[in-house]
Amino acid sequence: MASAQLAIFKVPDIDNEPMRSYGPGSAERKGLEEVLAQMERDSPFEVPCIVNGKPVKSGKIVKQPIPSDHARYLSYYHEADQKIVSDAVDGALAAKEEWETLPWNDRAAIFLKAAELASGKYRYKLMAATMLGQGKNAWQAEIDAAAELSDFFRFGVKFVEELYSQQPPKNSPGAWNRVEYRALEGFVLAVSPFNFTAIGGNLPGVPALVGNVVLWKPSPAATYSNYIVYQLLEEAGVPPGVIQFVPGPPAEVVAQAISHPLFAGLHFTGSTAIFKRLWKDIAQNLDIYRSYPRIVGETGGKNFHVVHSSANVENAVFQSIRSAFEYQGQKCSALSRLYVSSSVWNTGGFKDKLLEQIAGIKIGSHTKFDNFMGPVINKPAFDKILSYIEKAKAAGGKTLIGGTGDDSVGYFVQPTVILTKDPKSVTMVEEVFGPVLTVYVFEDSDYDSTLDLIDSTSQYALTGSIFASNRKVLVETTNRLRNAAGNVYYNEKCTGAVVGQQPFGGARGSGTNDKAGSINIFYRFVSTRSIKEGFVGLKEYGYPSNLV
Ligand SMILES: NC(=O)c1ccc[n+]([C@@H]2O[C@H](COP(=O)([O-])OP(=O)(O)OC[C@H]3O[C@@H](n4cnc5c(N)ncnc54)[C@H](O)[C@@H]3O)[C@@H](O)[C@H]2O)c1
Ligand SMILES: N[C@@H](CCC=O)C(=O)O
Repeated sequence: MASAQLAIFKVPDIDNEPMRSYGPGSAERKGLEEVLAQMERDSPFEVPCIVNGKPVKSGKIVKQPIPSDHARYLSYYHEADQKIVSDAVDGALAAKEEWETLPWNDRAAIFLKAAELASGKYRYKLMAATMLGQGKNAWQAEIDAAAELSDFFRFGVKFVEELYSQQPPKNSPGAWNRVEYRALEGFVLAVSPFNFTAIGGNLPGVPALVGNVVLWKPSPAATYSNYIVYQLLEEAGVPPGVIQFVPGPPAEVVAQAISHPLFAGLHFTGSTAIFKRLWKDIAQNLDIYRSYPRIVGETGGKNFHVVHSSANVENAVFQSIRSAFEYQGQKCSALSRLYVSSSVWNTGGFKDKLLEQIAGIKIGSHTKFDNFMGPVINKPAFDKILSYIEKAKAAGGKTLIGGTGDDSVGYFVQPTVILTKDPKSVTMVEEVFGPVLTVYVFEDSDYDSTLDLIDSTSQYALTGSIFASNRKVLVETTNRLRNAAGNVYYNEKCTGAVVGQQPFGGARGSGTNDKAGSINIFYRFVSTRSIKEGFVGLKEYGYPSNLV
């Protein structure tokens, strides 16, 4: 059926999803607890692949354990095999024309509805799946699976409206210039990480909003929450085939997808090592592609706080604890290297307050709301984090607090602070992705050279915070660290970017810095076409300069 759009519609005003508190006695705490309890009773859930809107079961089963209680599992999913991936690509390509040519307002309406479903009907279910499967507490699940996911969809619609309205500013007499923002020719592959349910939704959501069809390979450790995201997108009206949900053996599914001639783009979030490998593999395949694939990747971090002698100590301590230990340090933005001036650390009381506060942190499963920390995601992560603590100790680091873990029931690692005298020791340089904070104390008079250290210590450049009350220090530090972080904060922690408020992403080894949660990311998934229409016509081919 032909479609028509008989007006230029304006999308509704949007705002960030208001966060609920989950405080004692609140209706939202009660609502969430009920859904959590129900989900625990009903689990494990079977998760199929979804191809062309239909569930497909390969029979190759993989379990998704509950990290706080690894004897139990939340879901078991069917891994996509070669045929399923091949059918998913064919189905996506078949769905492409109708999706791309659907009037923009209808695509927008689908994603606005998806945001309402995420923040309403599915809110507690998404949160419960994120808490059980990915080990978040209620607040961390709220800011991710409820708020950020809805924000990505709502602001995404706003950004695309803005993008589509960008038109050439000039027309020569008797002509009209337009540009249209075509979807990429082929399909996009979205490969998402375990640590944010919202990122799971955003990686396929961004390309789909601008008319692309997408193969979405979720993280094995986030399968169930990501499956719920898929279901709500379907309920919102994303047509069959437009987003194909293909959990599976990561290397195989991805290798097959990027070997297809119509592979047109990668939307990846995850570790730097995997992203670099995929970039090289794509380069190897270059001759088989119809177009140059767009490669977008947001990856690891080694994020810093630098605390100047003029800083408010109490604020810097609390901000540091939140950013290093909330969600067990498993945010790409998490604080992991802390540079503190010696006057603040010693006489200023930073050290004592930090250790005293960390000693009071409660760790455990989602069942108790007073737990500030939960489990790390799985056994490899648990082992890797503890091995980093051992390496730091072997390199001369002193463990001030924590340093141990217990994986008898769940994968729990104590919040750990390591004091190092070597600013380039292993846990100052490499991404640990766990609750491990390494501290380097510098002489107040060495502030300037410490900035060189911060800038040159790791391959990453994702987030960083400057704590100072002196404006000149803030300005000079920002200038000196221009390329050391894609997101910089003054007197605020280096985690917690909000869609529509702080466009998020880093450069250097941290990614292509295409800024999730902003208009920038949408440019990467469109291929602009210029159209010029002449209204007058020519009466001869020569120019006046050809006349004699
Ligand atoms: N910069 C950001 O915005 C951002 C956001 C979230 C997470 N991260 C980063 O993500 C990492 C944590 O997430 P993770 O543990 O899920 O990352 P990961 O790299 O292990 O996995 C990311 C995705 O890649 C897939 N994958 C793994 N091995 C693969 C292979 N050989 N071939 C193809 N695909 C493969 C995984 O299944 C998953 O879907 C950290 O490094 C963190 O800093 C970055
Ligand atoms: N955008 C989130 C981090 C996402 C990565 O894990 C933050 O700013 O804390």
